[in-house]
Amino acid sequence: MNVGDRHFRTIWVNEDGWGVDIIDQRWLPHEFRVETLRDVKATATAIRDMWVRGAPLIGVTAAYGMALAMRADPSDTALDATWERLHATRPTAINLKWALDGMRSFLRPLPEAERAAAAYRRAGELADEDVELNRGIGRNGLAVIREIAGRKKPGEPVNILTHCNAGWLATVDYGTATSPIYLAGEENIPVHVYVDETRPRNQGAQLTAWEMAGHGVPHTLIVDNAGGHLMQRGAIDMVIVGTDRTTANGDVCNKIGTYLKALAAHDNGVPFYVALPSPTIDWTISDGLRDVPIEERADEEVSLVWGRDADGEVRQVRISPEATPAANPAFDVTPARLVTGLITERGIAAASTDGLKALFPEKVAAA
Ligand SMILES: CSC[C@H]1O[C@H](OP(=O)(O)O)[C@H](O)[C@@H]1O
Repeated sequence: MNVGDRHFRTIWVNEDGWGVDIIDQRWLPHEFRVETLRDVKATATAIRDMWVRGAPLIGVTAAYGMALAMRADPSDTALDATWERLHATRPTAINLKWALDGMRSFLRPLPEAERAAAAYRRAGELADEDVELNRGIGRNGLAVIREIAGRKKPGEPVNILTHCNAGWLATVDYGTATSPIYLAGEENIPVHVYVDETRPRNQGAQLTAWEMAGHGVPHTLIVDNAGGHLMQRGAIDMVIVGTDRTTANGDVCNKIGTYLKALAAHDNGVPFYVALPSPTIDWTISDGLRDVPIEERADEEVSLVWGRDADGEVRQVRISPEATPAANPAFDVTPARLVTGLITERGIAAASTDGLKALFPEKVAAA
């Protein structure tokens, strides 16, 4: 999307033709930094330490990591070692395994001499496909926003709450949860977005707010715990979030805190939508609470917080006693019963096995 007057994707091949450039999201919104990944080690670090993050972007980054690996050593041994090394970086987003499996299956039959060029080509195709999937999600989600707008007074905005960052920064471009919001702006449908700060890493405050500001979308930053209060007072017309892994029956794993938003939405009759491209669906499981691995991240992410000080320095500060331990589950699971609809590139599915089967019969048959 646009950064100032320039269009950016979140990941692209460097002008040298082989390095992989990424936006290092750790420094946003204070600094816009581009880093070049030149080997698998750097790619693993970028994913694990969340220089890049968001399920679809993690998958595409891993695909380019495979290309970097094949450029250095196109052997089967390197292919398998790269799969293992990148797969171990983060356990929850299924897009990581989906991309690694796809790249390895694609590359394995090829002669070693052809693997590097083919890997870069395939990674580029996955990046382009992600953009198209997100545009499709945008068109299908726009119908929901348009319908709500039709019930409001002229000029009154559709008030949308979103959690974490499922924006263009979480994908190659356009985002998932934000794609309908951006399209609504292009259609001059008035929207206003309540942005959950999303502790502990504040992807909402640092990334979604930056995206909204950058695209002139009216928005208000709120603490995570304010969402239920706003829903009780009729201030929220719909919730739309992303997901890192959705099960074949519609259970939704997403950033920690999503489940609480879904409970509040259900209690207040607020529609709760999940925007997702089909690579984020894990067709092999049907019990999110039991089967989705929840990433436990470092407790420092809870005890320390990043920000810019009065001197303009970006630094971390401690917010809790040194002696206080912290727990940091990075995701939770929202049961399908709390989900109004799954907004995919093919349409809006009920959060159920039948709902997903109706849109993706071939995926269910293959599982
Ligand atoms: C479009 S997927 C975005 C999804 O990924 C985020 O997790 P993280 O920032 O830890 O990679 C969050 O769960 C978002 O909803």
